[in-house]
Formats: sequence, structure tokens, C-alpha cells
Amino acid sequence: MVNQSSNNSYTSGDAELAHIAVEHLSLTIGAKATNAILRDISFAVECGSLVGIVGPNGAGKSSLLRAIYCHRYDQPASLAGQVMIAGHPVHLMSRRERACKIAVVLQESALPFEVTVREVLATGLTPRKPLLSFTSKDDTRLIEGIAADLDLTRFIDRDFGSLSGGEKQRVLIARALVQQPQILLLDEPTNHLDIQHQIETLSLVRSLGVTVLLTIHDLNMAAAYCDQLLVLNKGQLVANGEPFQVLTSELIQDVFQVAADVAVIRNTYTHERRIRIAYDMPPSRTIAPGSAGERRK
Ligand SMILES: Nc1ncnc2c1ncn2[C@@H]1O[C@H](COP(=O)(O)OP(=O)(O)OP(=O)(O)O)[C@@H](O)[C@H]1O
Repeated sequence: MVNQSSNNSYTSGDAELAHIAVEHLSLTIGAKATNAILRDISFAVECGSLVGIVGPNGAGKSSLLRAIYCHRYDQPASLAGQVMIAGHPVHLMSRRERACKIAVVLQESALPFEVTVREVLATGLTPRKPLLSFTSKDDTRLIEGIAADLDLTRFIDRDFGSLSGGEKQRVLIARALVQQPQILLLDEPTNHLDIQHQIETLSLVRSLGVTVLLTIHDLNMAAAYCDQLLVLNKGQLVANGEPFQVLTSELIQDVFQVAADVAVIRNTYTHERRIRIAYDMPPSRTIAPGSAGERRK
């Protein structure tokens, strides 16, 4: 185990105070018990925190987000342990109750092509409205305000299918905000976004005052915006804490197999502690003639 993982270290008192408390969560997909994707994960998240889940490809980050909102798998899956939201077990909530509390943006959220951005955003109202009810003036104000916050006003009457990957990503985040959730689960929300929109999106979700759990690959962005980081490796929680506590050179080497210099810096004005990571790039490998890489050329 790397670093000071606080896995399983919080007490039941913390769990009661926590907005989200994940308790001994394990997930296995498929018939074999050896296909464990999450192994005995426990952590607590305070109300209003922005929590980043980081780790290498296949570590279990998206699976952890799915487990938190009780995603249904189309093959045998066994989920042990439980997730509590403000002291209530998520698996006992109805779908509507869950949708009023938790909004989710997955990487592969699919939508029909021939719907406008406005129509996509309006689907975010569904959990809170009776079936077949009209969009009120307040609803329209909410939708247009959130579209403006996410720099989507000029696309609002365009077909969703005609947008670029980054524009679609912003629409899906906006739809989640229209849901007005207490908890926002975002799977790689900065994927596809240029640096300006990455900064704007993370600043926006940070300013909302809702509890946010997001998966993210860019450790510098994670360090800059997250209050708490969870580091997953091979389905286990190997570190949990504030970014400057968690993201050490040793952890990055151990978990990502990359050498990195980690500098702790302080903002001159606010004196807030921040970290900045610089990766050491190994010299490029030369491909021997006749090797698989050379034959592909
Ligand atoms: N439905 C499924 N059936 C079988 N295996 C699955 C399923 N979903 C996920 N897995 C496996 O579980 C492991 C964790 O997957 P997950 O998508 O959670 O990783 P991740 O950390 O989000 O990865 P990435 O950074 O590549 O998005 C992977 O090995 C993946 O192949």
C-alpha cells in the first residue's frame, strides 16, 4: 500500500457526518470471484467537497462512480458493502429519489442525434416534474442560465448531434446541473475539453456548493481543483487525502510508474498550499528494424 491510505480508517461517527460514506465496497463482475473490480473500499466525503478519483487505466475509477449510484449491469455482478448519502443507504432509494439527489455524467452517455441542445437540457428537469408537464418560465430561465454558465448559449437551438466532442461534453454537464442535484458524479468531465473549458468547467463545478465526485487523469488539474483525492490502483483505494498529502513522487512512481518532481508551492496572496507536478520523460525508445512496431510502418 502506498502513502497514508485512510482506507477503512474513518469511524462510524465520521460516516454520520459525511455527505457520502462508502463502506467496504467490493464489486465483482462475471461469474468468477477473481474478477474483483473494486476491493473493500471505504471513504467519507464532506458535504460540498470536490473529490477527484485518480489512478491508472483500468484501476476501477468509473466502476467506483457507477457503484455509488447503484448502476445496473447487464451481466452477473455482485456488489458488497454500502453507500450512504446523508446517512441513508443509496440502494434503498427509489430511482426517482436517487435522480433527485444524484446527477451522473458518464463517458459514454448516448443521446439521439435529432434533438436540440435545449431539449437535451430539458430532460434534466424530468426527475422533479410530473410526467408530461410543460416547461415553465422558471424552467426556461434555469436552462438558459446554466447554458450561459457553460458557454452554450450560441448552440442552444442546434442539433446535439452536430456539436463537437467538447461541446457535447459541456451540454451533458449542463443537463446534470439542470437536475439541481445534491451530488454530481462526473466521469472524466474534462476529457475532450480545451484548456480554457477545462478550467471553466472545474471552476464552475467547484463554485456550485454541491458535493462532486469526478474521475480525472490530469494530476495537476486534480491538485489545483480538488479538496480531496482518492487514488485507486488495481481496484484498491491506496491513498485518500488532500492533494498535497497524497500526490507525492513516491506515490506517482508506485501507482503510475512514472518519475515525477512534485513541488509544494504557496499562493503569494492567499498562502494556500498547491502542488505542481513535472514528469520526467524517459528518452524515446528506438525501434529495432524487423520489430512489430517497424513492420507496422
Ligand atoms: N461490465 C464489465 N465487465 C467486465 N469487466 C469490466 C466491466 N466494467 C469494467 N470492467 C473492468 O474493470 C476494470 C476497471 O474498469 P474501469 O472502467 O472502472 O477503470 P477506470 O479506472 O475507469 O479506467 P480508465 O482510466 O481506462 O477509464 C477494468 O479492467 C475493466 O476492464
